[in-house]
Amino acid sequence: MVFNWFRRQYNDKEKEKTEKQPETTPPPESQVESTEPSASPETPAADNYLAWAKAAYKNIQAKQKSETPTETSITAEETATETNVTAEEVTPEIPVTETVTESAVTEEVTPEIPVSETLPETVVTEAITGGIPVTEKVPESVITGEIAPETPVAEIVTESVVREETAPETREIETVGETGDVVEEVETAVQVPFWAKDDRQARLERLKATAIEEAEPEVPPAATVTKPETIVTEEEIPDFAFDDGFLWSAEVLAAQGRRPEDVSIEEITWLKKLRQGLDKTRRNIVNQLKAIVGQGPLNQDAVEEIESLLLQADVGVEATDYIINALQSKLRQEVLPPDAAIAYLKQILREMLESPLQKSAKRSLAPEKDTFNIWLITGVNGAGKTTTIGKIAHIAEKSGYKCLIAAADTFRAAAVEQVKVWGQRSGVEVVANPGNNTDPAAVVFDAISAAKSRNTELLLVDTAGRLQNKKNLMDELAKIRRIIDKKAPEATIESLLVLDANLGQNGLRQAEVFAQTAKLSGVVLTKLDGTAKGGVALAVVKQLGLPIRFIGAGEGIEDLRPFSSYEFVEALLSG
Ligand SMILES: Nc1nc2c(ncn2[C@@H]2O[C@H](COP(=O)(O)OP(=O)(O)OP(=O)(O)O)[C@@H](O)[C@H]2O)c(=O)[nH]1
Repeated sequence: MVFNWFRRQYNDKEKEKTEKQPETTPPPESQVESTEPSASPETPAADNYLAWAKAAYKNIQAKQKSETPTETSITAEETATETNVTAEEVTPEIPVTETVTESAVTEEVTPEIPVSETLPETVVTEAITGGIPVTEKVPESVITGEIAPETPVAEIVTESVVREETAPETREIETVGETGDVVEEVETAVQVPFWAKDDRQARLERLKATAIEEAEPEVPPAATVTKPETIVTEEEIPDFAFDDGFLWSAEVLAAQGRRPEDVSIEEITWLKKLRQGLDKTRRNIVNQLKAIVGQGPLNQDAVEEIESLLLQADVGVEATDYIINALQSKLRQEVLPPDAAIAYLKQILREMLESPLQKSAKRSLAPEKDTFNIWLITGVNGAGKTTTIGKIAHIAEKSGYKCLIAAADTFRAAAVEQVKVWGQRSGVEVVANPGNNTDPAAVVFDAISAAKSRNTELLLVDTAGRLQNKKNLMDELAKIRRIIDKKAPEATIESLLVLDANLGQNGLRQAEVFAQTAKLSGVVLTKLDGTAKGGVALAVVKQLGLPIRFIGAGEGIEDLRPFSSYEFVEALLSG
């Protein structure tokens, strides 16, 4: 079962749920207006959060178990049973030398497994229009080096395959041992001369004793067999502890009206990461802000303190003024207890982050299924464009979209190579032209042709972040945009600016330069992990009037997710 990150739901339920809930669920009004979560089943009362979290935990655990190949566990059980049966059947008469260990059987059996059955299929892409080569789609396991090409077949074979193959062999060999040797023993006994009988008897006794002692370790008890399976399962669920992070994430999801059975482990992992990523901003600034706001009516000193804290977090003058005015007018009207004051602050921040969406038809940004979407990714060098493309491609691929990448940052040869690596990691093809001084607009032109011929749903276009000068860069972007508009007038086009959160206000000045040329429609905020400038998100929406569409909080492929104002504010102000 695949989790669709664009729609925040499992794909197999997509149709049913899309009808009911086409966009990411906004936080329920009760959460916005009141500090007391409502007691409806969708938004459990505080007491019920724990029960909700437990149910979600159990569901995730069950999902993970059902996704673990059943073949393995069944085979493991079977193997254990087989072994136990064999153990019972092994009589002391069976000579030790004839008892075959499991590892020995494994070695014998493995080479018989044909390579073609074990190696993952490699899809070799056909050449596409204009002779633009398309990189081969290489399975992730090969790229990441999990399975080196030169890895011997025996190492690629999964445990379950080996076990399946070994079980009958074990039986066969042991049966031979049981029948053949016992018969031989009896025959030999008849032929042994009387003077040798004592010796023979003593030797047999010794063998019997040794057979029992040495045979025992070779009989793996069921626990030994099942334990590695359990460990593997646990390793496959990163951060899956029922800890404070899980409880906090569960509460955030529950408060949005999510059901415990629809929550994915990826969401929990991401929320924990987001909260951790915003740790610095929270510790340095937000905690003090909370303390002041929680004290009740704001006097002049408190206002000045809040102002300076917000500016330190790179919230920007405009957004800071807005927040202070809103807080002051509310706290003048009524005296709010600390919790309610914090809840009101959260509401102000959420409304600010959502404000650009009031003009936009789309609350959340998801590529439209069965249509052609082109997302132009722009930004200065080093902001994280290429990385963002790789991560979005990964989400798109996992969420079931047909995706393609255009490597249109032809200014730097290394940039094309870098985007190809990300294409390989995410399993998405890359259209590139390896020649020198290639016109990026020509690459985009060819990528659009390729995308159309393949019914691609999402074409991600990487662009240069640095040219000889700013004018050249802007001219190039304008040309790419013209080509897209002309060649794919039917496509839904998004132009996303990638901003490094560490740059704070400086990033905004860059954004203004890009805004007009690239006809920006949204922002991707990267590197929120480890910065104290997380407040720049508020400046982005207030100063640029652009919605934040994705946020990045790490360098890994899973470390970028669609933006949710509710989750961002909760992580920013979490206790
Ligand atoms: N910590 C952290 N690092 C990130 C994040 N996103 C990107 N990076 C890192 O930022 C660096 C630059 O990222 P790139 O994707 O190469 O940036 P770019 O904008 O494509 O740069 P050019 O190709 O030079 O134009 C890389 O080392 C990335 O791993 C993030 O969310 N968190």
